[in-house]
Amino acid sequence: MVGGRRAVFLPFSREPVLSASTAPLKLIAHPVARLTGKVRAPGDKSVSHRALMFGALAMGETVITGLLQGEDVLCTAAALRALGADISREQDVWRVRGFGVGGGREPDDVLDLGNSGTSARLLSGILASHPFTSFMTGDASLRRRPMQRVIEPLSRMGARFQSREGGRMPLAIVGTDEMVPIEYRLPVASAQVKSCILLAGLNTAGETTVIEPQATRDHTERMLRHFGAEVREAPVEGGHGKRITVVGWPELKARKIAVPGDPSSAAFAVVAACIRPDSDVLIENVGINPLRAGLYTTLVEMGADITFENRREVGGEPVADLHVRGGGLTGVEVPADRAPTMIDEYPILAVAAAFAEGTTRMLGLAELRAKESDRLSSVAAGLAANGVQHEVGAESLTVHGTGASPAGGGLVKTHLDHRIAMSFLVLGLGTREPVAVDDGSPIDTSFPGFMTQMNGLGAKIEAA
Ligand SMILES: O=C(O)C1=C[C@@H](OP(=O)(O)O)[C@@H](O)[C@H](O)C1
Ligand SMILES: C=C(OP(=O)(O)O)C(=O)O
Repeated sequence: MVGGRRAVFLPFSREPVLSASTAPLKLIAHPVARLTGKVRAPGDKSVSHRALMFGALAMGETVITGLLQGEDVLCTAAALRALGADISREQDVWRVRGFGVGGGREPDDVLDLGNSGTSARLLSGILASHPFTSFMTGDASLRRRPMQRVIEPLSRMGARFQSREGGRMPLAIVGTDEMVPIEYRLPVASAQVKSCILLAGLNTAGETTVIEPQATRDHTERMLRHFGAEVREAPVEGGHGKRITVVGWPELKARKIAVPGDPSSAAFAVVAACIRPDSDVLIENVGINPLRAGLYTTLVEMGADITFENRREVGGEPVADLHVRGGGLTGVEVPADRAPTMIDEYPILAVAAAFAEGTTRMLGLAELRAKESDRLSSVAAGLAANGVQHEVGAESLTVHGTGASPAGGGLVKTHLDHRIAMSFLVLGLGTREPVAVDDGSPIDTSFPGFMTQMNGLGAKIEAA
């Protein structure tokens, strides 16, 4: 934990979940000459949520190592316990005794999913396909995020919902175990919506199909197969997308899962090393699933010195150790069709672009407005506060780098958004003046230990 937040026990939980209601934690990053050393990427957040969920939907004991112990994942664990899963932890080993597909029980209280969109969207697919009513809420950020994108397909399958205006949480889900299978074309590229429908399809007779016009992260499909479900995939004609079909009522069998390191979290140390000349950093165990690795492709195009060492597989996902040496970056154009493969990495890419020589143009960014904050606005405000020239459009961001260190000296508003906090702290490692963020406490949602890890590499980030 970064500090400053109070551990509370939710009524249905045996895990402490950190309260989002305590005082903000102001942090400041000071410029440093270089970063050096070796670190290990924390467990992948997307894979961690899914490992717990599939463990809960399987019969027998699933054993998970490398699980991310971030607040978001702890919210998923607490919700699954409320549904009847037996989840325990001994040091790095988590054990899940599942209730089986369709075997969850009615939660006796509201499920509080904190800051976590992935928990809310994926769990709604599980809850909607059970014959009881459940209630979900979250923090001020999550209560602003769009849920209509899951309400719509799940309603077509037979569930009913009550929400606040515009499909916002809190949400009441009136589920059914008589869901009808659908074929659904995603209106936005979203792995969360895809996964929600596939999870609902598990407790649905027949075949449920999702068509995604642009391929998004495929951790759900990989894990469905790993647990023994039948999943078919075919390319969508003429596009970059896929047609994914899951066959309902499989008997999922408990498995062992090793969670690979998170490329979205590793991104902060990677970019920090790239923007400080003479840096030499090794980040071990980074997931490089091609549907997650768009940032790394982009950084290499910008001239970053990154080598992918010791390529291997961990938990059915490709992994490598990333060796990064600092050096000059050049501006590039990042095409819109790359966005799904690096959707969470635009804030940190904007930081890299601020140190590059020339202009970096990022396209196809509409979905950034639906994250923990409106990330296009948050990034633009942070760049403005630190003297970085840029232009923001409805779906695009252009950053003008000069190759020299930006001024810095700004105070950045994080709006309960962990990635905004971490990205601008990285900016402050290379600016002329320190950079502060008004609230670093959301960092614990995805990367507890961020500050310790970065400072271990030579960064200077502290409470302000
Ligand atoms: O499926 C997932 O685990 C995620 C999918 C993405 O969201 P969308 O599906 O809304 O793009 C991503 O931004 C989020 O951090 C995790
Ligand atoms: C968008 C994110 O997560 P979620 O949607 O799970 O809140 C993220 O981690 O950047």
